[in-house]
Amino acid sequence: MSRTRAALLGCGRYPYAVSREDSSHHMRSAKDFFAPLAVGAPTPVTEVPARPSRMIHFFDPSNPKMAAKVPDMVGVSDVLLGNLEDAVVADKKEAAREGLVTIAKETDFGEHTQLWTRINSLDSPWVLDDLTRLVTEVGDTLDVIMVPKVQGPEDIHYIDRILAQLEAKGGVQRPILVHAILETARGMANVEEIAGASPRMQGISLGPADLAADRRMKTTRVGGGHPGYLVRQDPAKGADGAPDYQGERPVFQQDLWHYTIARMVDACAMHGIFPFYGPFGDIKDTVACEDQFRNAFLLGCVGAWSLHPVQIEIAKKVFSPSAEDVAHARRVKEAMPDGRGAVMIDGKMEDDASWKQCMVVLELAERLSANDPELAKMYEEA
Ligand SMILES: CC(=O)SCCNC(=O)CCNC(=O)[C@H](O)C(C)(C)COP(=O)(O)OP(=O)(O)OC[C@H]1O[C@@H](n2cnc3c(N)ncnc32)[C@H](O)[C@@H]1OP(=O)(O)O
Ligand SMILES: O=CC(=O)O
Ligand SMILES: [Mg+2]
Repeated sequence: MSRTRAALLGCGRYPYAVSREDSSHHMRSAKDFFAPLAVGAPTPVTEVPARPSRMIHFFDPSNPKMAAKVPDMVGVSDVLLGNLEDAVVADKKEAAREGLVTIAKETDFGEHTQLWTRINSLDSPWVLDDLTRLVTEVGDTLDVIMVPKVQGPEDIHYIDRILAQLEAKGGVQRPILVHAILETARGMANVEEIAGASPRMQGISLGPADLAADRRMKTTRVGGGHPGYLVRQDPAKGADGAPDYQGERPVFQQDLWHYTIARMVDACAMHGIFPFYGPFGDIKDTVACEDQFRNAFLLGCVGAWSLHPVQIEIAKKVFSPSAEDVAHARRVKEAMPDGRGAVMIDGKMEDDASWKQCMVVLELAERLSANDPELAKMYEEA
């Protein structure tokens, strides 16, 4: 039950709702924002490192077959995420946590692959042990902790403080970053404040499955579109000039997630953190998965989740700029080296603003190809 619903009913684990106004009382002053929250904790970052994160590949550390595949996925996936939350059943929670500790200790993740985890939700009986065990045992190996079902900035403040305490206890040298999943209506309403709640905030993912349930959408899927969510072309005129309601009328399926992703992207961009599309559950529908990922990429997302090895390649393809776009961006840069003025290229006007878009594409291409010789070659030949 969401905090708001619990508050309305006057029952449940949450005896009161924390309003936006209440949450502002917890804000630190600008001067304190980048100070550690516990004595001995590492200093927070002032800028989120822009590491390639085109796919966040989920594995269940309690599943021996999946766990065994992790070492071979280093260098293949930008991010490997040991999932402890949904999809791991209650009696496997401890095995998953311990499995992840072992994997973190025994695997060399190299320079290019990050290790993340998704902890259990803040109202679960497992989360405190997830944090305590992981941060004190393998805190220096963990790059990012993904927090599910974030409702508001107060959830991030809670995690922020406890991470600082545990980092200090475990002697962790660099701050562990935090990634929120946007999967409740209340979290959605608070997305801007969540994005700016802590210097640890690395990014936000759309969680379409839980969000759909929490919003009481009438879908039964994990992400992606729905054939019922459509617009229909107006009827053509019949012989008598009146609309022919019986005639053929093409329909166009719409993107259920457009508003949510666009708002999440703005919140993230505003706070200098990274937006991600989340899961696409129809593993066999690689075509629609690619479409959904590309919509997110075009709107500003830097990556998506991969639930099955087949989705890693899709994300790599989609979230790396195309050779064509890189070639075009280079032409614009050559024509306007300092990004000022207006020129015509292939019949189209380019100016300061399209130059800036081209810089986004070129910077991303450069960053990605620094880790990926194949991509570097593709861009070189573009
Ligand atoms: C809404 C949300 O919260 S989404 C996030 C939570 N959900 C998840 O994390 C799900 C993660 N993925 C999975 O559990 C699985 O991929 C499933 C259940 C979707 C499909 O699993 P399977 O039916 O076993 O898939 P499939 O038979 O195609 O697997 C082929 C091989 O890839 C392996 N594999 C499947 N998924 C993964 C994965 N995520 N990571 C590593 N290996 C995997 C399988 O173990 C199998 O190995 P094998 O060839 O040695 O037998
Ligand atoms: O956790 C992800 C979701 O879609 O729910
Ligand atoms: Mg979820």
